Amino acid sequence: MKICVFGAGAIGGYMGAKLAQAGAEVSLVARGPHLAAMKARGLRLIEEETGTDETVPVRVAEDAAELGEQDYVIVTLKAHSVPPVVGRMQPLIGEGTTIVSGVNGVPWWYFHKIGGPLEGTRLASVDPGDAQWTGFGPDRVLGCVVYPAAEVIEPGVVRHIEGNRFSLGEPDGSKSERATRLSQALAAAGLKAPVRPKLRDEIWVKLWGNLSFNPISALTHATLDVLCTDPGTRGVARAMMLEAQVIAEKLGVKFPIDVDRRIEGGAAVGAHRTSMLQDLDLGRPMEIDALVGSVQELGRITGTPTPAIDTVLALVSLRARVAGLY
Ligand SMILES: NC(=O)C1=CN([C@@H]2O[C@H](COP(=O)(O)OP(=O)(O)OC[C@H]3O[C@@H](n4cnc5c(N)ncnc54)[C@H](OP(=O)(O)O)[C@@H]3O)[C@@H](O)[C@H]2O)C=CC1
Ligand SMILES: CC(C)(CO)C(=O)C(=O)O
Repeated sequence: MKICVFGAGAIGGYMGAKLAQAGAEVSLVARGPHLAAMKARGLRLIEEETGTDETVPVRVAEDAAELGEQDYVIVTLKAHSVPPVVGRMQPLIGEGTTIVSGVNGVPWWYFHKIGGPLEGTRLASVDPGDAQWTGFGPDRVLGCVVYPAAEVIEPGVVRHIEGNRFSLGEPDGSKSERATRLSQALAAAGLKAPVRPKLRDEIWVKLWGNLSFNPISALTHATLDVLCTDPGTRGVARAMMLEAQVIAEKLGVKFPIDVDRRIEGGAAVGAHRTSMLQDLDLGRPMEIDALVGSVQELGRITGTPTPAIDTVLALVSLRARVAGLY
């Protein structure tokens, strides 16, 4: 079974290293100094939870054409990096290839096989010009919610902080053979990869946090524990999450917890600088469209007012534009 991880940075590097350690036939697509370091020395994975530090030989490439057709292509790019590289990914894709979308935010395939009047709706915020819808085709897609926290601390070195769950789910909720096979391969690599019948419910619980905590942290430079307990920012996060809840429930989502519990979960993470704040600090493009703009777009599609989301989106977009990152 051939697996390619496309965009093997923090999350893809972690997943790729675990698969390689378990003997899977895995290759990684990366670029720049990180690619060069992995080529020269292998991928060093430091796992904080277990205290392990191992350098894993990995097959890496910049050009997908070197790797050929795959059974699974696991996309672990930042959301905005995917549409421009759909063309370059084509050599990896054959008739039986499954594309696993391991990207935060509302996925571009959200309305595929959802049923009802919105079936097949495309999302311009995450898939401008329908690049993924037409270039991959939604039938190839297996959804994935990424829970681990990891970072590239220097080229060729991934630090895994915590978590090992990659929930998988078919857009139609079925327990397909392709989902089961990948789940087994990830489990053999020591990762948790349950196949979920209602992945969209999980997407929204994760998104609740990313939608609100990430832009608020980028605007205030506060860590999660602070922004989730400060009465003012907690109120802003709560308002955004309640708007998102109305949208999601109109789309058939059932939340297993309420917003206050989700915010308490964020606070419990501690003095974490969200990925959007890290991107701003490091001068990297920010995932604003996938995490915030996409929910605003869903608000428009479902006829739901989103005043709090609109306000924070306007502020964080301008903050990012002023920094040249959006
Ligand atoms: N890191 C985390 O803890 C978590 C991340 N996520 C989500 O997972 C996804 C991936 O995030 P993360 O791993 O942090 O991101 P990273 O930026 O660490 O990884 C993406 C990698 O893809 C590379 N890349 C970008 N474009 C190309 C290209 N055209 N060809 C080859 N390589 C390319 C990047 O290189 P370069 O650096 O040069 O741009 C980078 O190494 C995001 O959606 C994120 O929100 C979800 C949960 C936690
Ligand atoms: C904020 C957090 C921890 C979850 O909402 C996250 O996923 C991020 O930093 O991007």
